Amino acid sequence: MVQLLRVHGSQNAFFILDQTQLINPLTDKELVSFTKKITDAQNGVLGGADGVLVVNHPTRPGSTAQMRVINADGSEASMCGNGLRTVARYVAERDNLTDFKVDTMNASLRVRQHEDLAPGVPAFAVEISPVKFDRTALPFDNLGHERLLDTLVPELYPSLRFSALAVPNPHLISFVSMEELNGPALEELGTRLNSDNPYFSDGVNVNFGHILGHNKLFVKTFERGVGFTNACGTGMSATSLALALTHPDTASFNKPISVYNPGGMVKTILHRDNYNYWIELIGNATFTHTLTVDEAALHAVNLADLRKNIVESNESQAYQTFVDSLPSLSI
Ligand SMILES: N[C@@H](CCC[C@H](N)C(=O)O)C(=O)O
Repeated sequence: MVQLLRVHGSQNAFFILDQTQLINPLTDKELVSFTKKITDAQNGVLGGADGVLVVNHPTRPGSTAQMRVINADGSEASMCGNGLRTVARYVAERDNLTDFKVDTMNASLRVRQHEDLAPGVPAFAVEISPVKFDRTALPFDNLGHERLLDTLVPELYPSLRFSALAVPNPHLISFVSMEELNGPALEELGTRLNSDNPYFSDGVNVNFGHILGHNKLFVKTFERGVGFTNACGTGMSATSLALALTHPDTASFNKPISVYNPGGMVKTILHRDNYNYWIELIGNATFTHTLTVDEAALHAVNLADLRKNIVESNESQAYQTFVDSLPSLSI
């Protein structure tokens, strides 16, 4: 029998599939079909999820595991910050480690156990890097700019200023008023730039940031391959760095930034080493359910079998208590 976990980081929900425990790991084609079915909000398992995090043997020397990120629509992303925290906890508990590296598509990233966010809310700190700004790294095209940093881009949306960062998955960021945060622009932009469009050929995660105070902001994200999520870890990290670069009076390097989101709150810490930026993302790594299933049911994507043996943890309640303790932001 094989165990799958349902997990979340700031209520950005995933299933973790550890392929190292399988006799025959799922092929890429099987992973796509498995992910689309299990994450489906109507017909999937446990109300679906935003994606599947696949744990494999490490691919680079010095790392303990590899994480692959399959979005709900079956596309593969180069990184997932909220997901990496949960994979870090999974591998830490599996291998009895507290500080190690996980291979992602473009980089081997340091992860480490952090003190709990609250009673019963385990937390991990993960490295978000490399950070790039150039047009080809995202990529974007036909906008008449090589970089976007608080730039007016009427082709995207009149009146909003945009920054574009790859961390290394692509993020478009705009700092907006409360009205704009809750208005139609985020969904309109996210939908348009993740459909066939002349600007972002690979799609892009779109983040609206609302500045709440010094080192304090709210971020809402429309994710590529998913749609609206409760939170996006790489999005909150990229938005924190964009804040410090474009509104330097409101954010500091090397000090925790509180990033509130519809699913809770995380901390980011911005670092600059020579000319390279990297970000530390600190937040919950919550395991809500364990699913035990026969390996054949994974290959067949037999959802009925996946629903048969599910054990719920008490971590959802502990996380809710943590969320209830956060200041009310009237957003
Ligand atoms: N939720 C993630 C990001 C997942 C990948 C994203 N949808 C993409 O396609 O780049 C996070 O927490 O960073």
